[in-house]
Amino acid sequence: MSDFKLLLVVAVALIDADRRVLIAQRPQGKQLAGLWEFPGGKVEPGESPEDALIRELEEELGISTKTACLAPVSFASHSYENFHLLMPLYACRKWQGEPQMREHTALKWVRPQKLRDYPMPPADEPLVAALCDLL
Ligand SMILES: Nc1nc2c([nH]c(=O)n2[C@H]2C[C@H](O)[C@@H](COP(=O)(O)OP(=O)(O)OP(=O)(O)O)O2)c(=O)[nH]1
Ligand SMILES: [Mg+2]
Repeated sequence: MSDFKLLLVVAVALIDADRRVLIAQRPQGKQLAGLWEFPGGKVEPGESPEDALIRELEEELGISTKTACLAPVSFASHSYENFHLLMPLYACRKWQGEPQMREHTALKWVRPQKLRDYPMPPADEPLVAALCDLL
């Protein structure tokens, strides 16, 4: 257990007026490259999960939102080889700006039932089910 590492990552399902969800393809050179993910990233020391997500949305997509626009949906708890991922997933329906591709290889708006057509990290599978229930 001495090398057990718990990693806190926050992620978001941006939901548009047609109830489609934004997924983003992870770039080459990063862990899980090529897989489709919910935008987000690691919570840094001193940050709340919501602050971290607002920062990641700005960095990765160039959009801005507020804590009041972030609603919890579910969370992933998944053991990868080198760490255990704990990842709350928020839903967000209100933001400013148009998502831009700043760090990802591709962005795609997808209907919840179609999410299973896109290979995602293993941690995300239960989250897809939760989103289909929600939407
Ligand atoms: N953002 C995101 N990360 C996910 C998802 N599913 C999943 O297993 N992960 C994992 C991949 C990574 O090990 C970790 C998040 O890493 P990240 O590369 O997005 O972190 P970050 O945005 O802070 O990027 P960096 O500064 O570390 O490069 O969580 C997901 O749906 N979204
Ligand atoms: Mg990220």
